[in-house]
Amino acid sequence: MPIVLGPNQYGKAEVRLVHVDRSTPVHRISDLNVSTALRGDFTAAHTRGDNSHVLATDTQKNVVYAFAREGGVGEIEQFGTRLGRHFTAAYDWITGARVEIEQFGWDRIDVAGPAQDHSFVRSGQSRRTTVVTIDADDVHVVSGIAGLVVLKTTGSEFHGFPRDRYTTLAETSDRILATEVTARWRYTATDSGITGADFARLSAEIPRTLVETFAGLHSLALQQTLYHMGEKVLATFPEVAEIRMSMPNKHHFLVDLAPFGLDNPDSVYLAADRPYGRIEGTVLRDDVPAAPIAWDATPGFC
Ligand SMILES: O=c1[nH]c(=O)c2[nH]c(=O)[nH]c2[nH]1
Repeated sequence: MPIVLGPNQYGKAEVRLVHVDRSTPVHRISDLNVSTALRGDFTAAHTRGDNSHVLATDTQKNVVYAFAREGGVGEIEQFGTRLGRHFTAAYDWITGARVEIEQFGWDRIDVAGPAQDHSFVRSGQSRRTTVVTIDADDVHVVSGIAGLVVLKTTGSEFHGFPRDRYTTLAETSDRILATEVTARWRYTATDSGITGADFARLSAEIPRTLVETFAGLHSLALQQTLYHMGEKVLATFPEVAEIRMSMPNKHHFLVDLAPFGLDNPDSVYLAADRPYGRIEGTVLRDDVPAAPIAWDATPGFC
């Protein structure tokens, strides 16, 4: 029968892990959502129900918790690499692993006394992410940010687009521009060079660069804003090989107040939640080899 098993992977999705480092009176927490997936020779399990190669997803979940206990968590890129390397070293038929981690941030509560050492408030809406892909001896790290909501009240235009019989949108030379940035960037030298301290620094500096570019660029389209945000990241951080972004255009429509005898000089808006434009793109160095496997099973980007 000319039917065969194609690409496949399996693992435990969304293992919620909170690790508390109590090694000093100033406690530190890591709040993670970890998803593991294994790749390799699992044909017999799919075709015959032979589970002799199947490292149970329950076991994968236990490894996540045990590794947090044994080595701590540290930077999510390093934790993901430790987990992925463990799985691929465990059995010779496991040749690849994908470990996806999202991290929820907590800020210390700024209160007098010792309570600040162990009291936290969830920080913002955005989440730090990473996807570590192990493929035999290769390690790829794609880190990112999700839920980064930004808005500017001026400095955004949109005009010059083709008009046909279906076009109703008015041209504008001043509008609100708002989006929720999901960005993922692939690090170049993943196994060599980039330290935990680098990952920590870059995880803060790259989002800062993204939002500063959003703010600073006088935008003629969200597409232009996306490209320049990516270009600035690549120009600033040699550690980054490519960056992919997905940015919904969170439309703000002026409300017609004429029925109430009121004008509306760009002051009262309806924040629509759908439909929304969705602008997606990749900005990359044309002298760095592509690594399509680093993006396998990471949806939402073109
Ligand atoms: O920045 C924009 N890009 C578009 O492609 C688009 N299309 C649209 O209706 N409004 C906008 N705005």
